Amino acid sequence: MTGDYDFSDGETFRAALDRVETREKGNCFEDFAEGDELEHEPGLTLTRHASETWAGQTLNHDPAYWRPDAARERGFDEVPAHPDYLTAAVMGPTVEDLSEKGGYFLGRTNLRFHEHGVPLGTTLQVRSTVDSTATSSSRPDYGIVTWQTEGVDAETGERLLSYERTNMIPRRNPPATDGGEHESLDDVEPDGGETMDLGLPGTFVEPEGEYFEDFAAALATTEDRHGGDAAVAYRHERGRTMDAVTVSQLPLMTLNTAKQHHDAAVMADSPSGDLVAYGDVTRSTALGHARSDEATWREVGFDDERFHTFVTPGDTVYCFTHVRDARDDGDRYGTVEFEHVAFNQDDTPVYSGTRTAQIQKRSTTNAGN
Ligand SMILES: C/C(=C\C(=O)O)C(=O)SCCNC(=O)CCNC(=O)[C@H](O)C(C)(C)COP(=O)(O)OP(=O)(O)OC[C@H]1O[C@@H](n2cnc3c(N)ncnc32)[C@H](O)[C@@H]1OP(=O)(O)O
Repeated sequence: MTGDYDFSDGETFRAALDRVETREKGNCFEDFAEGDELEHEPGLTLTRHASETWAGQTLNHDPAYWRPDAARERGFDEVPAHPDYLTAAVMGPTVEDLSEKGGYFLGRTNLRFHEHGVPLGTTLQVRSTVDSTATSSSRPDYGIVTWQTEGVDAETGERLLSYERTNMIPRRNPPATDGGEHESLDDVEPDGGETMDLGLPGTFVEPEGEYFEDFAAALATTEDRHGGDAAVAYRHERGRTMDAVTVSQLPLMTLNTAKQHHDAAVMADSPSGDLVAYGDVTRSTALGHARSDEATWREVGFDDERFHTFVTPGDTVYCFTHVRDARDDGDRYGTVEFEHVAFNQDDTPVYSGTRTAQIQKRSTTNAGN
């Protein structure tokens, strides 16, 4: 006879819950082998609502991503998806296969936009190849996996975005502990950040404006007036406190099912003790602050992105920018290489990465006339 149970009785229910298996989601470290290819089935269709919500909530208030006239002025035929939303939309559908099991997004590099201005309404196909797997020497309960991921236009097959990403992934069968320093992420306090004042230059210079010429002039000053003992670096004023929208809604809108961002009960029993902001939200928020102080033309790519410590709800994300190079290589724009550091209200770095972007020239914009 079946069905003669009262699961609505609390005691009966908890006893049953103790004995049933959990139908698990996601893959463990052992499920990945170098060379494996994965097609991330759900794909995703870029929507105006999600793009505008992402850009609005991360303070990426660039009208080229919602106003047709501003988009045309930027050289786009129609309003495109915001590049940070596109990045997250190529990452979100991978999460169920690659990182839903837990562990942390350690970093990403070689992120390139192959097409500028991907139209809203485009359906993405997303696939990944396992690049490498390694056990973690500091945390035997975890492995470290690196994947190459690309998002293509499902209709045309055109490659839109690609990157290399590294996560810490739980092992199904961790070896018996060797008494090493860390047994699991659960035993580890988040890193409190690093001292950043060693070997600093004598002078910090900031650009006088937001155009390419301002960045190039500031870099020239470091040589001309300061004999090389200077750097172009500054902080941006704006901050954004992480709330339910940024922590949970934005990742879920891109199909990112990592429990870190929406399962508060599981996360209460983890090193962060709380939900953790999705790395792409933290980084996009910092970039929004940086872009508010520059006349961005287009994004080219990102390298050496690292997520140093957790961002939890209530934390505020700020941004610091170091300008490394400026090349005069376009009529309407020049290419600038930035290093951005996102930091929290305690001045602790939470993200760092280099970014290559085209910045408009004052001489070719109405604003400069
Ligand atoms: C889930 C998700 C998205 C998704 O679904 O995907 C997210 O958005 S989640 C939010 C964003 N994320 C975070 O919130 C993480 C914040 N961060 C930390 O909380 C700390 O960073 C740490 C606790 C994880 C580690 O702390 P830490 O122990 O001080 O760090 P490290 O010692 O530097 O690294 C340990 C080992 O990872 C190796 N390692 C590091 N970086 C790289 C890299 N780039 N490539 C290859 N290997 C790397 C390192 O080589 C060492 O290897 P070994 O274990 O073998 O020594």
